[in-house]
Amino acid sequence: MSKVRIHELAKTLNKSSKDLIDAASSLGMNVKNHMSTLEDNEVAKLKQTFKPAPEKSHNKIIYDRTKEVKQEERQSRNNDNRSRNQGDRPQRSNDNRSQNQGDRPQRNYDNRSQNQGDRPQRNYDNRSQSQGDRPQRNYDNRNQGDRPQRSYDNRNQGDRPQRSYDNRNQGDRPQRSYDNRNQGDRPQRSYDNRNQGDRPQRSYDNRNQGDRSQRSYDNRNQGDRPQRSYDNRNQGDRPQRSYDNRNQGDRPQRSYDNRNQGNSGRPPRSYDNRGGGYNKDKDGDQRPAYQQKKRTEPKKDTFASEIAEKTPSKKKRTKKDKIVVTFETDKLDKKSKKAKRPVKDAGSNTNERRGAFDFTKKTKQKKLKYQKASEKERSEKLDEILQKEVVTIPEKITVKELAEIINKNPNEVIMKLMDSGIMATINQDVEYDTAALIAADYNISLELEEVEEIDLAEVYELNAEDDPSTLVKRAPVVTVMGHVDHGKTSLLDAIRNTGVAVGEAGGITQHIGASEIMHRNEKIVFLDTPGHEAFTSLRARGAKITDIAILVVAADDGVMPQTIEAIDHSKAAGVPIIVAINKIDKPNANPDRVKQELSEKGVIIEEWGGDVIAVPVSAKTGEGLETLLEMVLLVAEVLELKANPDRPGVGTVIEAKVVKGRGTVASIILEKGTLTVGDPVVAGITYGKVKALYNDKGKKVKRIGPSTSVEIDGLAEVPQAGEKIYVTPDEKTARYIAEKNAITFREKSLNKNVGITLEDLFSKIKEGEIKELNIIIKADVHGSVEAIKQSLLKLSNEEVRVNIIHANVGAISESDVTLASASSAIIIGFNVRPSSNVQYLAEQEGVDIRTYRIIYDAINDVEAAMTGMLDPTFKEVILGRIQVRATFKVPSVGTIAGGYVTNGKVTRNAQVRLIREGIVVFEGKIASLKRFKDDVKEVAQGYECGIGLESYNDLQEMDEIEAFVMEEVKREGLK
Ligand SMILES: Nc1nc2c(ncn2[C@@H]2O[C@H](COP(=O)(O)OP(=O)(O)OP(=O)(O)O)[C@@H](O)[C@H]2O)c(=O)[nH]1
Repeated sequence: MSKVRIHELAKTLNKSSKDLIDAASSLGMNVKNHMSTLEDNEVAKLKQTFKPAPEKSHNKIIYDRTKEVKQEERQSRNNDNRSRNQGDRPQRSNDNRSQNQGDRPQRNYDNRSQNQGDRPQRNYDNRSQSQGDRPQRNYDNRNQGDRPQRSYDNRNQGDRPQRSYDNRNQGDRPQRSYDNRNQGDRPQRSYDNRNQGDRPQRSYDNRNQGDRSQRSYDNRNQGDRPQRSYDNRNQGDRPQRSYDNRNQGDRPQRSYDNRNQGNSGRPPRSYDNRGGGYNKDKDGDQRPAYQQKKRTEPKKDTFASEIAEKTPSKKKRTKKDKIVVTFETDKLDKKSKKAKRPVKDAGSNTNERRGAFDFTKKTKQKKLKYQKASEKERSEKLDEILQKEVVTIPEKITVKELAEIINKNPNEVIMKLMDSGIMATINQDVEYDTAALIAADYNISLELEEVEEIDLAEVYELNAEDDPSTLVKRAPVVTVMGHVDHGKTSLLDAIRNTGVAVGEAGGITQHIGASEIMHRNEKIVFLDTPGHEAFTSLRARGAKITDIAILVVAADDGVMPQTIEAIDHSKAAGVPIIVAINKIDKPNANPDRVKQELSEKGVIIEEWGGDVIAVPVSAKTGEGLETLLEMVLLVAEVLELKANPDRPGVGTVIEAKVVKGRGTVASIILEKGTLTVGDPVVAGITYGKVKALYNDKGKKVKRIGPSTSVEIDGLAEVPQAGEKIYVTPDEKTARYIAEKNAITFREKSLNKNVGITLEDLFSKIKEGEIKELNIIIKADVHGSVEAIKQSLLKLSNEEVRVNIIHANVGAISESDVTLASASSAIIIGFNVRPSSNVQYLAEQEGVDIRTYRIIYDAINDVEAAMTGMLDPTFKEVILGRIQVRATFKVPSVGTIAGGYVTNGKVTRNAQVRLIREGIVVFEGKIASLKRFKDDVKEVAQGYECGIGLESYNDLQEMDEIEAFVMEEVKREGLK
């Protein structure tokens, strides 16, 4: 076996002996110096180690190395000492370094990347820190950011998480070279390495892979990188780990490192000669060459010499500080653009460039991260908002609108509705509840829209606060309340001595009235409130404008349900109660029992230690009435009731009606200010100018002050009871406010869209939607109004209470329809008809107008509807109307009307009713229908015709003939 000496093999391989020694050592061979001999197999191994790696297809990316170079320069200065010491450290130390990197130069690297600041090499750290703008972050950034490290990383990423990899590489790359430099005593190796710059790394691999137990080491680095071998080489006695760390990732740096290594072994000089060093290395000329190069050639060339084989010029260091990094072609394709960009973007100033690289890239990365994060957040937030979002909708919306709200296809919504058992087309309305349920399936909350009511009275300051100095004493407004037949009317009658009770039909008080009395020269205003429970709402309204409530309790009957209700209403209104224990003249009267029962209901009279005054009275005998009035005045005094009489009047409508010869008549109580004949006033949706004022005795007055009850003539429409009435600056304002109120009122009604009909009444009662059946009664005469009212009131049962919200004589007006719409009321007309306009409005508002010619039919229908027994019946369908424009008397035929079909059509076989000023004056059949001289079957809208009625000749101009047919109505939901 021939033996070969180290130096001989070195020559053969064109390597330094030192490199070979290192390599041999790293392969576990027992070599001490250049004279040591090698066995054949050892030679083979070494040769294998130094065998160049096969050429791979590479691309080159040039990137700015200025930063690294600078860094290296600075570090190399510090590292000189360190490197010297480290020179022959066992690999253990390497391990330590890589892990602890306690005090080795390489630690610096780590330190840089990790900020380990406690090393003895503080100087070094300082330097690195003090490197102007190259804080470690930059350093890291640089590596990460702009260097073509990605591709580099890719390579490395064999099996390592890129991050750590990157960190390691990035952090230490420049330092690697630095380390190499530091590795003072290993100049040769580094030198060799330098030369090997371009060498295929495989050979390195081979060497490394030898058989070292540094597997862990290898593993760390490579995965499969050729650099391992490189590392191995270094591992001779160097802290390979750190080295590896450096190498890992960045192959290109290897060459760089190698170069450094060459330099690293050198004293400060090498440091000075940083630039040249590389050149020298390249040339194989170590130190001297290094110096020369350093002087003359900038680093750029140095780097290039390794890779691009260019000689750097010191002056142009910034330009020269470019390194060509090799990449595997396939990977480069993907990365090249990114890799090149930094270089292209880099400015001429190295530091700036670095900074730009560092921060730009990092910022970009961050931006990207943030962008992604923020996009995610945004979408999450959007979802959240959508889920939380509450969309307000009216009572009814179309399927199409609902689909838009929930951003779904209408067909999908229709299907959903079908699933819920609701058949609806795209343009059909769905109820709020249904819509809300559908929307809920898509996590969208729907809320019922509330119509914002603007109080125009407030806007126009019609009810502005008065200065306390303007207030003067005013009379109390007293409401008499109590259970049925406990003697309210009798008591008031006794007080007023007017005998009202005697004139009341059926003995039941039907209206809220007001009257004034004088007691001891002091005025007291009384509201007459009926005790029937059907009038609860009106009673409640009365309580609102009331200062004092007189609670009438029959001494012989005690506290009854409506007594309790009256107490509750008074309490709710904050109105003090004076108890009038009535009928004490009766032998079975038991006032103490009444007191006892009252206390049980929370009304403790003074006698029992409470604060409620109780006065035993007899409406029949008049006993106790004086005391009662005394007490009223006493309580009023305690209340210190005051008002400003010198301001535009403000009152409340107590009752309103149409009176023949007077028109609309409204009973009001003026609460404050003055009301004078001629004043423009507005009350809800109606307005007008006060034509006349009548006091409670029926006498005309010109002016009234606070706490006065009067009747007003002059309002255009009948106002609603309980409506506030204001004196306005002028009629125009009054009209404007009324119109605005009407719009608001109408919108509110539309939104509510309650539209109750007798047909669906029962089902709504059963569903609990209706507990009060509001009815408006209009009739031709007062007697009929009263008769129907009383009959309907008696229909109240446990499930639903009949509530007559308005009852009056006259045609069914728009005001009635509006009120009905707002109150979910049904209009019952007796011998009256709505005009075409009113009918149209009713259809729009969904108001059910029922007209009858027989009272019994009206009562019967309502009763049947309430109990679900409304039989399928015939319902009239209006065909059209003819306006009578002339009348002709034809002998043996009768009176013929020449008319014009204003709307719809009139057919020969239709039924007709003759309407005069809204009142039905005849109902019957058509006797003849002609166009010119020809009999016709029908006449359409816009045509004239001649029409005669069977058995009726009293046709007059401007009469209206309404044609209708009776059609059978199928009632769903009933029975
Ligand atoms: N003995 C006696 N009878 C009275 C007295 N007050 C009222 N009555 C009688 O009680 C009955 C009912 O009297 P009203 O005054 O109509 O009672 P109300 O509370 O007004 O009744 P509604 O209007 O139906 O609520 C009448 O027959 C009165 O004559 C009284 O003080 N003594």
